[in-house]
Amino acid sequence: MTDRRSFAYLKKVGQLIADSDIPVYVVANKNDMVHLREVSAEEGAMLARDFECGFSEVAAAEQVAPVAVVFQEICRAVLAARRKSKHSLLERMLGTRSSNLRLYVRGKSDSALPKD
Ligand SMILES: Nc1nc2c(ncn2[C@@H]2O[C@H](COP(=O)(O)OP(=O)(O)OP(=O)(O)O)[C@@H](O)[C@H]2O)c(=O)[nH]1
Repeated sequence: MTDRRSFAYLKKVGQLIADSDIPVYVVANKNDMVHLREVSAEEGAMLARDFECGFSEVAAAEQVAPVAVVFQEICRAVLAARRKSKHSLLERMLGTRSSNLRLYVRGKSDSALPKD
């Protein structure tokens, strides 16, 4: 948030990443240096909305807990992306949407059915 060039770079590179399956999370650092702010929180939040990802402002040099929360959120985003890519792999393999699948579960009564 103290460097507009970093923000412009993120806008450019982030769009390429956001168009892929790679999870994205926007984190603005140096939240404590209010007098050096070059990028507003609104601009950061708006960019995150464009990327459809999370956004946080932290002061890495000052507070540990908010940074830990950001790492947790990033882990969540990675796990969600993995789950999504597993689902789409299954869909590609079966040529159908997995939500439309009917699962066959073998029941007790099946053993009484004739073998042929
Ligand atoms: N006041 C303040 N200083 C910070 C914060 N985070 C990092 N710094 C300081 O910024 C300087 C650069 O930190 P680095 O960890 O080297 O980060 P970098 O990405 O290599 O450098 P930048 O180009 O500044 O982003 C160091 O002097 C850090 O102590 C913060 O949240 N608040």
